[in-house]
Amino acid sequence: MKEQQQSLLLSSSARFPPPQGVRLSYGTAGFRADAGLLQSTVYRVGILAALRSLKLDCSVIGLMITASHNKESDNGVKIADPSGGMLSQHWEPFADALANAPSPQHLLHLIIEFVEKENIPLEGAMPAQILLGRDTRPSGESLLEAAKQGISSILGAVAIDMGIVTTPQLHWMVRARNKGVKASELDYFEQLSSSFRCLMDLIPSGSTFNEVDYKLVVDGANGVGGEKLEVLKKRLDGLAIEVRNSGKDGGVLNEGVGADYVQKEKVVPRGFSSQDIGIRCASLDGDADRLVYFSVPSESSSKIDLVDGDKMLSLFAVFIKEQLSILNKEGHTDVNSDYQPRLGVIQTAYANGASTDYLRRLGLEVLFTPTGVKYLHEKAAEYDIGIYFEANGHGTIVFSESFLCWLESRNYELSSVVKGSEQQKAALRLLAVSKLINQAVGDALSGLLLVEAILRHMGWSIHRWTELYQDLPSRQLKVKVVDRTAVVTANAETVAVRPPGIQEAINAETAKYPQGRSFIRPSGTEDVIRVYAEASTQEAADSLANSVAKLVDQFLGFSSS
Ligand SMILES: CC(=O)N[C@H]1[C@@H](OP(=O)(O)O)O[C@H](CO)[C@@H](O)[C@@H]1O
Ligand SMILES: [Mg+2]
Repeated sequence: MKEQQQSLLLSSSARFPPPQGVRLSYGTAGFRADAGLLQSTVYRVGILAALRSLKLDCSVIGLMITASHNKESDNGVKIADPSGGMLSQHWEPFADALANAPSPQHLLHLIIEFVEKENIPLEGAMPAQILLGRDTRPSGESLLEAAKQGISSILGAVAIDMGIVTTPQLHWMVRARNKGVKASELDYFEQLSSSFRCLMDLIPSGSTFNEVDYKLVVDGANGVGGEKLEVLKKRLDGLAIEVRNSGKDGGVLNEGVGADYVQKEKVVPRGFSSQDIGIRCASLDGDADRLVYFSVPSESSSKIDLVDGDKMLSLFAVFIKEQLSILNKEGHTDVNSDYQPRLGVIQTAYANGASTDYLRRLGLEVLFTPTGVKYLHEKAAEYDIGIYFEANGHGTIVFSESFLCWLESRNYELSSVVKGSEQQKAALRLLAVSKLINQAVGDALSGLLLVEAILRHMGWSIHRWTELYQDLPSRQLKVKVVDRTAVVTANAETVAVRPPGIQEAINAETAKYPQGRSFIRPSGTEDVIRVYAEASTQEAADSLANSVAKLVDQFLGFSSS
């Protein structure tokens, strides 16, 4: 490494000393902590992003400053790879080491070592390029400055500030730039609104939709998503969206609002009440990468009917399966094809068992991965069409390039032989879905528009959608233990292989409950063991979860519970 580069790194990192006595970890979704602790971490992630760009032929890399659904005083930072997906897991240990290096000398040493090991061309002809984004947190501005300092401590690296954006917008922009297509925020809105319009124009003429069903009320979590939806909705025809909790009326980010709160507590967020009975409502999280729907069933309580990620996945799967079967219908035209696209549905162990049964009854291939979208996305990408969702509302649909090419040419063929036929419309709908849905990462805004278009297509109210299947009662608990790494899981986290004997004990408990299912795993974002239980009644699910939590205490010892 050149002398000049070394002294630049030493002098700039001296201005960002790491916090004392804190160990940071890249975790499931980047670094997260109280914002006051993060200056040095974000600075160092700036360096990491520049090195990642250099390693990947100076492709554009994303750096997003957000702590999603965490409280407002927290913040965080994560990297988007050139495809728009999460940072390669292979680099996570380096990210951890960088964040925790105790001094500028240690930091420099780590960088020199890593640059050599990974063969990163520091003195190439092209500069590293990093797109920066942040959510609405007040701490974002100064953390963004720290990221810029980190980036400019790698000679020649260029930072492009996209301002306040949702996490999925930044991922989308990174993906678009690397594909060489238009990539501004305006282009993002244009792509979403035009593909939404296209789907709406293709709605069968017989579809009926009730007067009340035209209205959608959205809880913006007092974050960036509400703000962006206010802009996007002006470009949409045929859909009345009212945004509440947009952050303008003094509400606090994620406080009693947002998708995480609604999904976990199953109660109405602030700003919603019994006046909203029967209306279709949706909730975004703090950085707008998660989405859940809900409705208020009665005046007497604040409880809601929740439509979670599993049910969104089911809606998307039903629609796509239907379009594929129209497209492949034989005998209607001369234009046929032997190509059978592979459709895969990916869930985690937290998916409600009723959703998995429902999807399998539809004849779909359902697969499981460990928790965390980095695993789900990777699996989904193995299919022509891969649909994935976590129960908490984070998910998307990914299409293979080869399938999209096939679809384009099939559409072209059909348009010359049977233009305007149902078959051709099915091809056009699938093409529109591939443009509407954010293929880089789960995106609440694009997911919301796809839900709206499909409900309209089916002529379904939120109640009809809720009734696709009945969720099995479930319960989630957290147990604090001395060492959560003592639990080791296998089979997509459904089996605990360590400590020895615990799985047998869980099995014996579970067998006592009709439709019982339970598993444990160490959280990747909190210092706890998570317990999940499902059974035929709420009382049974609660009781099974409590018994399993006790087993965790017995096997692992506890500091408190
Ligand atoms: C049960 C649950 O909801 N777990 C969440 C949570 O991970 P844990 O590893 O369970 O803490 O945060 C992840 C990142 O946001 C998210 O991907 C995941 O679904
Ligand atoms: Mg989020």
